[in-house]
Amino acid sequence: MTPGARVAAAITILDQILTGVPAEQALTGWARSSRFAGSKDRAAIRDHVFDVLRAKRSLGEGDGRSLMIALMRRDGHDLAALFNGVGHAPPALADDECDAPVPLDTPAACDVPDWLWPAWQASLGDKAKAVALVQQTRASVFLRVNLNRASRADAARLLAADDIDAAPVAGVDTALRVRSNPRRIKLSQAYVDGFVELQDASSQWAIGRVPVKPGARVLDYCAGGGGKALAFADAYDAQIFAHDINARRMADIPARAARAGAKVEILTTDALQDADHFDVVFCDAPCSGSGTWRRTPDAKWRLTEDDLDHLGQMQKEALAAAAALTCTSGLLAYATCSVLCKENEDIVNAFIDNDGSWKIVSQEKRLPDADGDGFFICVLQTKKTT
Ligand SMILES: C[S@@+](CC[C@H](N)C(=O)[O-])C[C@H]1O[C@@H](n2cnc3c(N)ncnc32)[C@H](O)[C@@H]1O
Repeated sequence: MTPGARVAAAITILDQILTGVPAEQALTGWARSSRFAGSKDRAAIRDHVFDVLRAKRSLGEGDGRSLMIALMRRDGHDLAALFNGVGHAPPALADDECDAPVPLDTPAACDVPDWLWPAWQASLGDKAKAVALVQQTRASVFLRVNLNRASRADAARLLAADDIDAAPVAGVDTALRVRSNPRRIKLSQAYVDGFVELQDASSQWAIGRVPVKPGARVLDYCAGGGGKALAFADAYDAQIFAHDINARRMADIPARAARAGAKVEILTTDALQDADHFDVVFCDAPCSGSGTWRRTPDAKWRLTEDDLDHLGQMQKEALAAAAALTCTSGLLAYATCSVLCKENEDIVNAFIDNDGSWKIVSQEKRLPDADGDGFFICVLQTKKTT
């Protein structure tokens, strides 16, 4: 496909997304009905679509065509070469499409919804604008090296044999940043043999914030696909358990654990009721994902105030349930991939206010940057232990 034809395809897909079709669904649907497109075409079109979604507001919030014109203009492309009606390229620009963009107020320029801007500012203070601007950019792909299988340097060498360039991330001993060919990872020998797993560097960092003693019983509560459980299993000589209120979300854990050579015991809601208490409970609560909006930009635009309130309720319930599963001398970790205080500090403070037997051991927040997504983690323990 020509560059212009790729732009035309992105316009078609964006118009679908703007009617409410989820981005992944629109991309997959287009790929299925466009067998002529090769993998490089699909990747380039996907990049166009996601670049627009990250910056939909600052690009003018028009239809697919006006958004793509604004993106190509912002990124310094030759509009006449892309929009010329030749072959499958979109038609040439009309006179009114050649107008210079109008200056924007701060929330619009930062691609943050107006309703969210006050909470965004309150949460991030003088970093509010900078963090929002980071979310307009593409995030790197990160790998977690299974140090039981290989050193980080050996894993990087193995990836290089499959033409994947990956470099260490400073401050996170297990993390590699993929610098070339990220789409080949799942076919690479290093991945197939369980030397590496896809996981953001900030999630890996969070695992290191929770001290786990040898032999400890560790529960990944809110386990989803088990990314945290697997990271605990690789990092510590401990008994690892996984639970999610939605059992189907844990379906991939056995295969992932087998690939990593890790043991993770899955606990259904019934099994959890009969289980002994745990030395560590990691509550990776459902959240807005506001620290990961580079990867899921349409989630930013779909989020509503009601959603945030509803998530707050779920977060409170999940934290209280996780606390009830933690043994008296144990550690309770509350984590989200959100940067909003409402989902982090406010939830922890409400929990402590409600149950005076808990105290904070440590609390840290990573903001999204070149080294990973945004992430919040608070480790608590009962006062009874001191
Ligand atoms: C942020 S995701 C977990 C991501 C996962 N830990 C990972 O690393 O891929 C939150 C998960 O919490 C689950 N969940 C929500 N409320 C829950 C509750 N009260 N108890 C257990 N799981 C819950 C959801 O089904 C969802 O899979």
